[in-house]
Amino acid sequence: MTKTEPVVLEVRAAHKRYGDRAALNGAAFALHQGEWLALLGPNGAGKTTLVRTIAGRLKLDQGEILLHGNALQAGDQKQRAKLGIVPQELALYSNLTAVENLEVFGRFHGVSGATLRDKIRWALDWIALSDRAHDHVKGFSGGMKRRLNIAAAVLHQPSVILLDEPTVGVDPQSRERIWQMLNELRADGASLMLTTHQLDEAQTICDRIVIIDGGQTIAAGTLDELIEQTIGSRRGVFCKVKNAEGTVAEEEHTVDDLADALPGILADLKGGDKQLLDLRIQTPSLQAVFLHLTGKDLRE
Ligand SMILES: Nc1ncnc2c1ncn2[C@@H]1O[C@H](COP(=O)(O)OP(=O)(O)OP(=O)(O)O)[C@@H](O)[C@H]1O
Repeated sequence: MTKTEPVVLEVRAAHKRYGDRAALNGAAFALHQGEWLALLGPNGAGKTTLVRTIAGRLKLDQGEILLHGNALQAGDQKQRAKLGIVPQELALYSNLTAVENLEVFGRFHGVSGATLRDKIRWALDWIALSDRAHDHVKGFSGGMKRRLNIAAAVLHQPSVILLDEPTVGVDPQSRERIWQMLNELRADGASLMLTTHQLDEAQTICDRIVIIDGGQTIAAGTLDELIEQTIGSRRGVFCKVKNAEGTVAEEEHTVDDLADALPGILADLKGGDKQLLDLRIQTPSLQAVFLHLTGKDLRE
């Protein structure tokens, strides 16, 4: 789960145009064995285009995609069987039941017979839908469909899994269940890359983060590395104070070096007529890093 593990999926200098619009303009990243990588970017950054080119649904104009060190060619289904791709839009047959959907997707990925039956049983349990196995998908909630969609993509036990916004539009309970499900795949050794607009989730769940903007990779690293590269040692210090008249206020200080600045802030307070009620130091978030790099907030 570290950068010392072998690279399982690598995209090099990816270029893709739609007419005269460049969707990918040199984007690159490497996913390591057992790693969870979050691909972040503002709307239109090229995330979905990147996932689609890896899935073989779009062809790159220039650049390379390497899976376990081998160049991934368009139409190479044998190689692509090592990939499990969960698209952003639901890809399910609504007039079929959960089991029938899993049968269709399992067979598509080359799973059949007793193995398929076993995998379907496992999948229904994994997505907590065993009791709805023979119900038509059209009657499922958004969260149930999303879980089934994920199961359909990983039934063939791919070693590398790509998920395009796996939790978009689902309720908090289903979202929690989806993260639990993905954690089980991680425990089994799968490597995962996901696109998300949930910065808090990317920050807590993923090992590393790749930020793309305008079709280019503009930063990559752990949260600590990204903070170091952008915000550095700058911190916000918030002092809740009560002044001589008894009113309470919060004073904000932006400091370049905590150790240097903090004693001065405290000394000023002690020397003045204000009483310090509370002190809070803002830990830099991925949100702050993202804003620093792209100038944009991340929205669904
Ligand atoms: N089929 C298409 N035809 C023309 N332009 C497209 C097409 N699909 C995407 N684009 C353009 O390519 C760029 C990248 O789009 P893409 O969907 O890859 O971005 P994204 O990062 O996934 O965005 P979002 O966060 O909104 O899902 C955008 O400018 C988009 O308008």
